[in-house]
Amino acid sequence: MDEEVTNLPLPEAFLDFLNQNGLDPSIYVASQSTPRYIRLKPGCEAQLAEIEAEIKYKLKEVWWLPNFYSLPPDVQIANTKAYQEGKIYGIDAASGAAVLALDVKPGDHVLDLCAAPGAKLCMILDLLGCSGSVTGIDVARHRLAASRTMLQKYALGDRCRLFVADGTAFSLIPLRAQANRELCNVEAEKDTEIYNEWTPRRPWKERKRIAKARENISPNMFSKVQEPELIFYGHHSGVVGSSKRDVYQNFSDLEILRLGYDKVLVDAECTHDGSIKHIQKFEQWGWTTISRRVLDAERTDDLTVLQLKLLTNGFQLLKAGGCLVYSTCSLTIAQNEDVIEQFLSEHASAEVVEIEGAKNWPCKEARLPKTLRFDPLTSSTSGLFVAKFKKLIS
Ligand SMILES: C[S@@+](CC[C@H](N)C(=O)[O-])C[C@H]1O[C@@H](n2cnc3c(N)ncnc32)[C@H](O)[C@@H]1O
Repeated sequence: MDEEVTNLPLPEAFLDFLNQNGLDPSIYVASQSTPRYIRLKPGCEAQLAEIEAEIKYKLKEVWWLPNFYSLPPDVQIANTKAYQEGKIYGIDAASGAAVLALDVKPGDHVLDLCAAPGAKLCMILDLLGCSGSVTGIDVARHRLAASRTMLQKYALGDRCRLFVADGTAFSLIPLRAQANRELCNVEAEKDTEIYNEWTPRRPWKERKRIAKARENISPNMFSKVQEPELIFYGHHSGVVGSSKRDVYQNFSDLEILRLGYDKVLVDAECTHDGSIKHIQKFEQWGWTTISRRVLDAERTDDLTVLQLKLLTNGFQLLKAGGCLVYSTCSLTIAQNEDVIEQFLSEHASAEVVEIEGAKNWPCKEARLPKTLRFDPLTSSTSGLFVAKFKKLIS
């Protein structure tokens, strides 16, 4: 290690991890000064000056990412009116790029397989317009509940449904027709098997069923959730007016090719080594826990198995001709290129495709052609790997 590297304020365990994974620690040199980013909700452009006056800082437009602005890492936004009213939300620019890579179009049915805490979910919903739907999945109930709060705060939940579920086994496809029809619910209200408007207060029968299902969930994130638990749905998500049988219906592989999701995001669980802000949190939690909870080789092996399973299942739920974006905030080859190579060797109908617009992004091509790597040094963003796949029509 050269002198510059040893002077980095990074814990020894993290430097060892980078070394073992062939990552150059110098990409983290600028991480302390990496700006933070906000996304301005479309339609709130006129309030930019007001927001700037509140935070006492002139926001810098991110030239390569619409509606994104950067600000110094120490400027606080949580107390601003704009934040509290849901006009701005914090999301890293590289995460914004991963969502843009999905190329969400009005009318798309989108699956976000690892959705919590929900920054990318919010942006997907923002881009969707007033047709189509978004299904958000996460295995961690408390994290997905936080996403639900976020959707409500930003008034973005109308076309969204959220399931606590294991993304490696989730098998429900979008409620295509239902999400696009105008609802007439008079008859439906009489029938207890039909979903009425979502309310946080669940009927007794349903609460009992949920509690029973929860008994089967172990706190281990790799475990299988028995039945996806619907914890939120918006008025136009397709759920209101549908029966439980409609929502939980399973389809054959052939039917999924026709009726599956148009777009899938697999923002997989990882070691978070690209997110130096996450790594630095261990300064408070204690550096000793970082080795066990993040950097342990055995855990990394488990994660790569999980990542491959998530990617495989996300791809399975895609309709023919649909696209999937795989991203991780790890920069290791094991959690990105190796997972992708393994996946491609098992799926002849998957093709890695060019990400439109990415030529203007401040990232580098990763080891596999057409895949991208944002690193803090060259991109001034948090670290992120992004790859896009198309499901070929067989
Ligand atoms: C990198 S975070 C996702 C961040 C999120 N996309 C966002 O933009 O806010 C990974 C998420 O995957 C979830 N996760 C881990 N194992 C999972 C599984 N088997 N199925 C679904 N989600 C899982 C974690 O609970 C975590 O919330």
